[in-house]
Amino acid sequence: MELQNHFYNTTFVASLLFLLVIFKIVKRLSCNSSTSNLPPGPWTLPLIGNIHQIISSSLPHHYLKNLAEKYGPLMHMKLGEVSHIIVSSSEIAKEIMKTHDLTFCDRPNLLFTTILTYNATDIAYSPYGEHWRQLRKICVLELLNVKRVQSFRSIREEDVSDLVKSISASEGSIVNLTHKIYSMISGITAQAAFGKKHKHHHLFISAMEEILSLLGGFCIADLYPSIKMLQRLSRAKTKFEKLCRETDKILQDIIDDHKSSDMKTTKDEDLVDVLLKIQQENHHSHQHPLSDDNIKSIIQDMFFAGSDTSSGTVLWVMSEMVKNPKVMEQAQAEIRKVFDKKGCVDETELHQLIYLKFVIKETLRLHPPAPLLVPRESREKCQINGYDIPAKTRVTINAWAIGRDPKFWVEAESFKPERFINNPIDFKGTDFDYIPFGAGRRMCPGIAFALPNVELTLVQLLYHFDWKLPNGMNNEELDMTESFGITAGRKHDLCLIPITRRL
Ligand code: HEM
Repeated sequence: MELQNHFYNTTFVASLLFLLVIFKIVKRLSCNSSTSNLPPGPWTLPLIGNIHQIISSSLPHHYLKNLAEKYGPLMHMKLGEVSHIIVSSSEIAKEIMKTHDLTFCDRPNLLFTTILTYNATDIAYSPYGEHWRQLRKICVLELLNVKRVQSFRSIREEDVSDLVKSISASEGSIVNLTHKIYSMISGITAQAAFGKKHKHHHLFISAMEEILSLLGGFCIADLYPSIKMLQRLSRAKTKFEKLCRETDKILQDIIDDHKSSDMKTTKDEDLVDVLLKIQQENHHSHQHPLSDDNIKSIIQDMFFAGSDTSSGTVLWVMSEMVKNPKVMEQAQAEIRKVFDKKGCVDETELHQLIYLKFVIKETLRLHPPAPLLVPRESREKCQINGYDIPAKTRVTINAWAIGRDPKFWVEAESFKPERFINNPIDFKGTDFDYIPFGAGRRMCPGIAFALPNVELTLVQLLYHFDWKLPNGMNNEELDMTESFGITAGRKHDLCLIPITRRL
């Protein structure tokens, strides 16, 4: 009897909760539908909106590009209770990231990123405001400027040389470039951030990888923010929180080690040293204080924003060159001419590699590592192209579709680095037809940090080795499928056979 009562009670509470959820959703949906002048978009189902369509697409940027061909470059979709607009042309991207940049420079409050970023107090996910401005200033002026990046040159050169040695040791056999490149680039980032290899180096990097894979997943709680219960019920959240606690402990250890060691000379300062110095200065001058949690969140940003994107770029460049052997030959000829004369490979001559820069640009056009950029959110209501965009609308900019827009790009789907000859278009955020690093106030501040990693790695891979596919595969057979996640890397590892051409 007692058991039966318990069963009835549980069923009653569950039904009540269910009704409450339905009531809340219907209420929210009816409030939102008061805006009738929204941009066009696909039909929506009650309660779930367009979730079923997005979920069934394996690569959202592909699906959204196709949808935009039907509904236009400014499209409205409803995912759960949240309004989204999807931008797929350079004209509308310019409206969002230039004309109305201030309206659209917030980031949405998402469950996992909020946990990861110490309650959205990092650079990439903090809301627009004084805190973000201060961190962004530190990032641009102190951490990622050309001089600071230059100071990490010996780390890059050493790590890339080690990569060459380990590839040489596998001469003639299959090398998994995906593993090698990712671990090298996260290793470079770790050393720039923390200095010498920390005892928990590998643990930290593998926890970061796991966090990244969870971040790339679909989180239903983010689509019904008014139903807090969904956040509490998320099982992935518990796992995610545990991982974040682990990385927090490692990062705090690193900070404490730095605090207890003697102040370093400017020459071998790492990013944690720089941030601790700013923490002390701000403490004395009563400027915007920088807490240990702020420092940890900034360092994490460098990993999340920098490692997958840069290694993914190297891997796509290599893949495109394998598919287009003439391009690889031309890039190798340029690199070998410059460095044969010099006698060794280092960073000093990177500026001479004009063709290689075109190859990288063309790769970023076809394979922007963040194809939908990082989501934004409107801070107030606004009109774009004659349509009403309510406050708190999430904004997705399909940089991948914009880079393949046949209205701007001739033979848009073909890999043709030559298109950049005598073409001043650049990824610095002023040409909205080409925005792999975004644009406006929230544009990527890490270009100066990313490029030497990408360029030096490619130079070494192409100077020392020729490359062929395993198992007698033809070049055009290389699979170019993308993975679904926070970045669009290769779905399958890039495995190639190196043939040494220069020792
Ligand atoms: C090929 C390499 C990279 C690509 C393609 C890339 C791309 C992007 C994109 C598309 C955004 C969002 C921009 C927007 O919302 O308009 C972004 C933001 C950001 N990136 Fe990068 N990134 C790269 C490397 C890096 C590196 C190496 C770092 C740092 C070490 C970095 C740090 C950041 C940060 C901190 C943000 C957030 C900026 C903010 O919200 O204010 N990125 N990146």
